[in-house]
Amino acid sequence: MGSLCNTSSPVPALKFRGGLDRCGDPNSSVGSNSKNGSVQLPMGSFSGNSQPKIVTGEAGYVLEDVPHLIDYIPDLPTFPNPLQDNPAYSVVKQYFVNVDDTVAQKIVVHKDSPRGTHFRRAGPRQKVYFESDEVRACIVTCGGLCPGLNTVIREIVCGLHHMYGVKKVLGIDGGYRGFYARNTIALTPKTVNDIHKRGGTVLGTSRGGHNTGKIVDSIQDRGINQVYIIGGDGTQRGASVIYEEIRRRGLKVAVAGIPKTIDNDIPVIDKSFGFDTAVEEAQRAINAAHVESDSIENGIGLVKLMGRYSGYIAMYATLASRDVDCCLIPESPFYLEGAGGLFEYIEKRLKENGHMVIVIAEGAGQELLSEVLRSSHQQDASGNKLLPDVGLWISQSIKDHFSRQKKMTINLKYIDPTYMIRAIPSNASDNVYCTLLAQSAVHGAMAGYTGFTVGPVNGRHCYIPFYRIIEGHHNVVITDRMWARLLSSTNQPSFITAKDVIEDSREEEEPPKTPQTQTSDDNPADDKLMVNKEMNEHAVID
Ligand SMILES: Nc1ncnc2c1ncn2[C@@H]1O[C@H](COP(=O)(O)OP(=O)(O)OP(=O)(O)O)[C@@H](O)[C@H]1O
Ligand SMILES: O=P(O)(O)OC[C@H]1O[C@](O)(CO)[C@@H](O)[C@@H]1O
Ligand SMILES: [Mg+2]
Repeated sequence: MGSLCNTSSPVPALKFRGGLDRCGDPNSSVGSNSKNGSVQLPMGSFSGNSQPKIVTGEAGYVLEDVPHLIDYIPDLPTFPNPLQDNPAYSVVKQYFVNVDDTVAQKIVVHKDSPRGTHFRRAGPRQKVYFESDEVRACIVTCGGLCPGLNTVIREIVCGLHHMYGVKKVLGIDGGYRGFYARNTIALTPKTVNDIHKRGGTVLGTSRGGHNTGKIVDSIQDRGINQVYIIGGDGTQRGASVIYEEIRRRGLKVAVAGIPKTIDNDIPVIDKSFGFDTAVEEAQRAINAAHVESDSIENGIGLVKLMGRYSGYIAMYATLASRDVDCCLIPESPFYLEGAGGLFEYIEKRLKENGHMVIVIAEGAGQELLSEVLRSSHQQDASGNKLLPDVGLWISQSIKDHFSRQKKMTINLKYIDPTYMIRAIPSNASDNVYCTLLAQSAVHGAMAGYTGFTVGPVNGRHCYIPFYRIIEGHHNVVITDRMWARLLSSTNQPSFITAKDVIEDSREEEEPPKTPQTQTSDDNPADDKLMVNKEMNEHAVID
C-alpha cells in the first residue's frame, strides 16, 4: 500500500495547511524521523488552539486529519498493539488498518471531479501510544436520551478490557457536571454485561453544567488519560473545548467523541445510532393513528415525532409506514389556508379516503406558531431554544378550521409518542452499529489520536475532527430524491412552487480550505438546485 508520505504513492505531493510540514499520520512508518517510527515535531510548533490538520495531495485530494498526542507532546514512546497477540486478531494481517487508509467523503464523482475531502480510517493500528496498565479511561453521556447509549458504554468498557487489557474505566455520573459535582462509577465487563438490554444510560445524563476548567481539573486530578464523550452536537462542542484545554495544559489525554442524537442531525456521518430504533418505534404510534382514524368517519390521526431542527425521524417513519398521508418537517415550510394549503389537502383526502394520517416533526411550522404565539425565548439548561408544542397547535388549528367551515365534521386523535421512541433499548442493527462506534473510538484513543469524533462515512468508520462535526446541523435536503420519494408516497402537496427553487450558479467547488457542510450524495440535480434561501432559512440553526 502507498503511504501518504511516500513519493511513490498515488498521492505524492502532500502539503499541510495546518501549519505543519510533515507526514499526516504519526503512526506512519514512512517519512518518520525517529527510531521507533513516530514523527517528532519541533517543540512548540503547535501551541495554543489547534489548527485544522489538512493534507493535500494530487488531483484535489484533501485529508482533513485529526490531532494526535504527539502534535503537542513529542517523543512519546509507542508500544506494539496487544491485539497482535490476541487470537481473534493476530491471524489475519488485514484486521489492522493501514495507517495511511483514508475514506472519501464524496463518492458520487465525475470523470474530472477533484478527489475531494477524506477522513482517516478508523480501526486498530500496529502501534499504540498507551500501555494497558497505564490507561485510566472515563466515559460520560450528555444531552437527551437515545437508544443505544448503554450499548456504547458497554462496548467501550469491554473493548478496552478484552482488546487492550485495560482494567481501569470510570463512569462519570450525570453528564458533564458529574466530572466535578458527582461521584464516579467503576465500570467492568461484569458490571456492564447486561446494560445494552436497557433503555436510557446507566451513567445518567444532563444538559448544561459544562465548566471546562473544572472538568479538566477533575480529569487531571483523577489521573484520567482517555476520555470518551457520548453526546449530540452540544456535547461534541463541549468535547472540543475540553480537548483544547487539555492540549493547552500539555496533558497526555486522548479525547474521543461518540456522536449521539436521535434526530440524526449530526453532519458528515452517515447516520447516528438510535435513529433506526426510533423510526421503528414510531411505527407503533403511526399504526395506532391509522387504526383510530380508519375506524371513524373523517378520522384524522396526528402523530408528533422528535426533530428539533431536522425532520429525519418524521421522514423515515413516514416512508417506512406507507399509511401516512402528510409529513411536515422543519426543512419544508408549509401553510394552512388557501389553494395548495394544508386545510385544502385534508378536505380532499378525507373526501377521497374518509380518513388520513399526519406526521409532524416537533420543529415543523415554528414560523407559523410564532405568528400566533408570542415567542417566549425560553431555553433549556444547554441554551437550546424550547419550542412551543406544534402538535397541540396544529390539532387545534385543524379542529377550529373545520368547525368554522361547517362543511365537514372531523374526528382528530392526537398521539404524542415523543419520549417513548427514545427511552427504549436499541434494536439489533443499532446494537451492531454502537459496537463498531465504541470499538473504533477505543482503537483511535489507544493509537494516540485525540480531538476526534468517530463515525461512518459512506459505510466506513472514520476519525473526524471536531470542527467538522460541530459546524452546523445535518438537515433533510428537500431537493434530494429522498424528499421526492416521500412526496410521491404520501401524495401531499410540496408547498413549494418552481419559483421557490432557484438554480445554484456556484462554480465547481475547490477542495475545501475551511470546514464545510456535507451535501447529499443522492441529489439528482447533483447539488445544482437549492431551495430559495429565504424559504429554508429557518433550517439553518444557531
Ligand atoms: N458550546 C458549548 N460549549 C461547551 N459545552 C457545551 C456547548 N454546547 C453544549 N454544551 C454542553 O453539552 C452538553 C449537552 O448539550 P445539549 O443539551 O445541547 O445536548 P446534545 O449533546 O446536543 O444532545 P441532544 O441535543 O441530541 O440531546 C451540556 O452539558 C451542555 O452544557
Ligand atoms: O426534553 P429534553 O430531554 O430536553 O429533550 C428534547 C429534545 O431532545 C431531542 O431528542 C434531541 O435533541 C430533540 O428532538 C428534542 O427537542
Ligand atoms: Mg443537540
